[in-house]
Amino acid sequence: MDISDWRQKIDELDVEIVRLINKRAEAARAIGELKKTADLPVYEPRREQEVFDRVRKANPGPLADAELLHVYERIIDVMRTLQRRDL
Ligand SMILES: O=C(O)C(=O)C[C@]1(C(=O)O)C=C[C@@H](O)C=C1
Repeated sequence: MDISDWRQKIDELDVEIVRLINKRAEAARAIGELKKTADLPVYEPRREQEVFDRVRKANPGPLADAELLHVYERIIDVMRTLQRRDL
């Protein structure tokens, strides 16, 4: 494969990633609404640690665990912002 083939692959993967990240956001928003009803805090550090542990276990590489966790920290940060925005 040449560069343009790999770029096309990336373009296709990005469409999938965008779809999945938005599905994750829908779930986070639903949780946010339930938390609001139950008067629970948006930030749940123990749950976030579980997510990070599960992500680390699922990591097939080539990303290092620390690199993947960096991405996930950003994702969860955005999810928290979404939950607070919708409150
Ligand atoms: O599981 C929750 O309680 C969520 O709100 C979802 C989520 C996540 O995006 O994974 C977001 C914020 C919390 O701090 C923990 C986890």
